[in-house]
Amino acid sequence: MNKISIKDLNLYYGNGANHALHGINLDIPARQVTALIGPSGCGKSTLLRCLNRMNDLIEGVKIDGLVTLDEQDIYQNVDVASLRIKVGMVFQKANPFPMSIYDNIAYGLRAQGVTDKKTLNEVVERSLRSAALWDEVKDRLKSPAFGLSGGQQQRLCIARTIAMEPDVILMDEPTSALDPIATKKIEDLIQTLKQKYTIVIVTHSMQQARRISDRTAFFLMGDLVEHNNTNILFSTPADDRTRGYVNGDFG
Ligand SMILES: Nc1ncnc2c1ncn2[C@@H]1O[C@H](COP(=O)(O)OP(=O)(O)OP(=O)(O)O)[C@@H](O)[C@H]1O
Repeated sequence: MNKISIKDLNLYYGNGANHALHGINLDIPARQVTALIGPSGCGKSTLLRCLNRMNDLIEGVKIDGLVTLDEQDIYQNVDVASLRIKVGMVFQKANPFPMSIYDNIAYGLRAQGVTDKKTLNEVVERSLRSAALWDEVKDRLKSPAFGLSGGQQQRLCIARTIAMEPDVILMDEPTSALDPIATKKIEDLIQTLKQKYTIVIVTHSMQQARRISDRTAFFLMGDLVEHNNTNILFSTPADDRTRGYVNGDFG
């Protein structure tokens, strides 16, 4: 089943000056990991941001085409705040709030008016467990989140997203600032999370796409060149441009 469907999507920056996405068509299946790859500036992050309407925040952006979540058009009659809860996002650089580990996770629920201590405690523990961070932080929940390592901070941000019970988690190069050990932990976590969530990840690393994604989409200068099962896309790409990229001829 497709969780997200993208049809004939065009995006222009600068009131039409830069046509950044050219008629993109892509289906994103539920509870799988879809990787978006391609050289710098090809439009991967732009497409990712279309999926929870983060591009709305950029002045001069124009979008046409259709993006559906559970077959509902996310650009029509949708409450954007609710959409961004359903479609959570994790960024390249971990961005914990300047507060305790506990308060980072409880923040979103409290903003929705949840004050019951028991409920908050349960959600904090469940979210930290789901993000494979509980054992490392359970004795210092009241300590500042900035005291965590970079990898722990990124898992905290994933836990914070999970606490809001999203359906989809968008990740924009979530490990590019991390060392190989912290990267491995996040990659393992992504494999666990996909049992429950639909994950779309932008990555510069073809090795990472191969390791963790079920499907891969290759972009070049605003075009979606090819998308397929990850093994097929890397082993027998249909398009010469994909073959050149995955062989390392350019990038
Ligand atoms: N906020 C913005 N305002 C104007 N143009 C933008 C903005 N963000 C991206 N662009 C342009 O859109 C095009 C695609 O950029 P995008 O960041 O989506 O590519 P990318 O594949 O994610 O690149 P990278 O891997 O370097 O992050 C580029 O031409 C870029 O300059």
